[in-house]
Amino acid sequence: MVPAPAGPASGEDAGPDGGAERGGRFGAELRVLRLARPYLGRLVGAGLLATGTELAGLILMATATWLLITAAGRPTLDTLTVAIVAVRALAVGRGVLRYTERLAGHDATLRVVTDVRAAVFATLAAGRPAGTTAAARRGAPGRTGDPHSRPGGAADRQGRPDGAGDRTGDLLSRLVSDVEAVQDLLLRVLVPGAAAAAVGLLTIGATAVVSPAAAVALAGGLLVAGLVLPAAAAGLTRRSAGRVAPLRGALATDAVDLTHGAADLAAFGATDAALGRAGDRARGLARLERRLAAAGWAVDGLGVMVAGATSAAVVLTALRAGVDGVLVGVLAVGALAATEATLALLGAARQWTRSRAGLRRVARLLPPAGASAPGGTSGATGPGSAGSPSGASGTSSAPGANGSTSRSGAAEPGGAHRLVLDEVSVRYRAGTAPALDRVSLDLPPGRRIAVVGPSGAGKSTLLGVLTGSVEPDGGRVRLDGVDLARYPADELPRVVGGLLADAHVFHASVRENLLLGRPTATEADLAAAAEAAGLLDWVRQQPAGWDTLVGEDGGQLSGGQRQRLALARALLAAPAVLVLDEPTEGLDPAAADRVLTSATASAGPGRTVVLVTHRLAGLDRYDEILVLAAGRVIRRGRHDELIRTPGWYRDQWLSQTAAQARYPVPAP
Ligand SMILES: Nc1ncnc2c1ncn2[C@@H]1O[C@H](COP(=O)(O)OP(=O)(O)OP(=O)(O)O)[C@@H](O)[C@H]1O
Repeated sequence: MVPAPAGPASGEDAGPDGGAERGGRFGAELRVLRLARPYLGRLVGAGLLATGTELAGLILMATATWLLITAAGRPTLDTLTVAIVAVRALAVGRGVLRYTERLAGHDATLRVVTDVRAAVFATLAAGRPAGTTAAARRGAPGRTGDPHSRPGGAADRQGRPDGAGDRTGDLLSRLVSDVEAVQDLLLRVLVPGAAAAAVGLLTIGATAVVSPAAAVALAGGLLVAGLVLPAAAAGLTRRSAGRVAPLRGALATDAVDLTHGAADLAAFGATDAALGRAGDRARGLARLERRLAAAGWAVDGLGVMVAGATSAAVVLTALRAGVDGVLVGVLAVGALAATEATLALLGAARQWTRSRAGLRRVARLLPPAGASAPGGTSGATGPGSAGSPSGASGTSSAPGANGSTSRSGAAEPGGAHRLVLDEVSVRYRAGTAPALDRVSLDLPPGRRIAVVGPSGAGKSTLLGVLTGSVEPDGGRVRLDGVDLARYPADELPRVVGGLLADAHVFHASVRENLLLGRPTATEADLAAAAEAAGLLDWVRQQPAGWDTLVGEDGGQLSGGQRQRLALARALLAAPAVLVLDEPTEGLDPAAADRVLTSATASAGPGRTVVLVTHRLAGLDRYDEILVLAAGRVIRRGRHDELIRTPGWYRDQWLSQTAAQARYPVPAP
């Protein structure tokens, strides 16, 4: 089922990891606002313009009031003229100020949002959500940026306790709206909030000059309008999010299930029942929303009453203090206008409450303070892609990135990197058996390791640990002596990467899909990679050649062609440590063995290769084979050693060679 797009189940409670809360109660906001630092001047400018707009409105009302009251006493024309000109100037000025404030605010905000998007995207592309805890990292979308890619596929992407499986569309649209929450935080919360606070304080100050007692009355009203009511509005919004969001999520699930599953529902005669359930849910949601909206309007109504009461209190205290009648009128209208301006905080509080869950999710995808900022990405998504063309590599250096990577965007082959796993354990959920149980592995440059074992043994999890998309619960993973979690996010994919499970094929041409692996690859490079992956003959047969479109998710390719394309892209990316998760899945045994041999050979002698495979042919060329079962290494050694001793590996080998020789497989 699809969890709610917002609300408690989707992060209002920040999940079990409390990821963003590590920076305190406002950790998520602070982490997001760090990216706003370069635009602080522009944001302050927008805040000043917003304050100016509110002040212009307030002074306009006060001046107009003064004008009306004074005009009744028939003052000299000069006096009236000044006030009339002031009213006109303020009326025009307010419009101009509002316009420039909107321009400046949006300009600054869109710049910040662009940076946030780039940072989030770079983290996703790296398959390593920055600054998150184990649960959230485990659920990170894979290196391809495809939220379905594993490990972590369906679980706990947002660090939620239940880890229910999300749909790709839900995740993507949630991610987009989460980033927009940053825009709301700046434009609808901080800028208007700061302006309302400034106008309130200035009005209290100005009132105090005329009558300190009236200023106290005004301050009381503004406190209620600016603190008590916004707190109530925020509380109501929180409640609403907590109760409405899960229902909305369920309704969205109904809509998707009813649409996608229409044929199956009809086939099983279950359409009416499903429609009935969805209808009940929709009606329940409507009832709840009506109740909550009524409560919200009650708070708004209270705001109007507070504005009136504040103005009345100011009038009474000013009269009692013997303030001149005209000024009392001006104070009354000024108090009304100031309270109304302060009531903007109601909207800001509601918006903030609504945005917090999204902000927390975004904050988890931003690099923590002092870490390498993965930002600045401009569209690279694949393994080995250019993570940060802007060079925003953050504050830390790239430890150990000794020559295998380049800022040009091309992942250059070679480079000597050592990856070491020390007693690494992974447990996806508390209370379940570990997916990896104290696995140790040394991968010096050039080493070739094959990982085999029955389904569910933990092979993909091991690759996830190597690529940094699954964070271990125990043990250490070090790349060139540096803890993998601290390795710069934009460097890692170019050092460790390759073909992960369920690699995404983009709705683009063969060439574009391949160039994702290495944007600077020449046609000869493409041909070499395609050849090694066994795709070249097919490409040459296509009328459009390299420009053949592959369809959405490679839908216009066969399963085998799709797999070869993904493999060719991984080979082209050529990271120093090449991981290959079932590169021959979907190929017939003979083709699988051919492709495996050529792919391994094309990696060259200096590159480390970690291969997960069900096919055992060709593994005699590997330095070590790990046999995994239930997360543990049950055997390890070279091919010839393993086939000499009884066990899973020998059984598999015998059965595969027998099947290949077209002999009946002996019964166990
Ligand atoms: N994202 C996840 N959330 C929860 N459990 C998971 C997740 N990914 C894998 N697991 C569990 O971890 C264990 C190891 O899974 P993994 O995918 O690593 O096995 P595998 O050896 O690659 O299997 P296969 O050969 O079928 O691909 C399995 O029991 C699986 O159910």
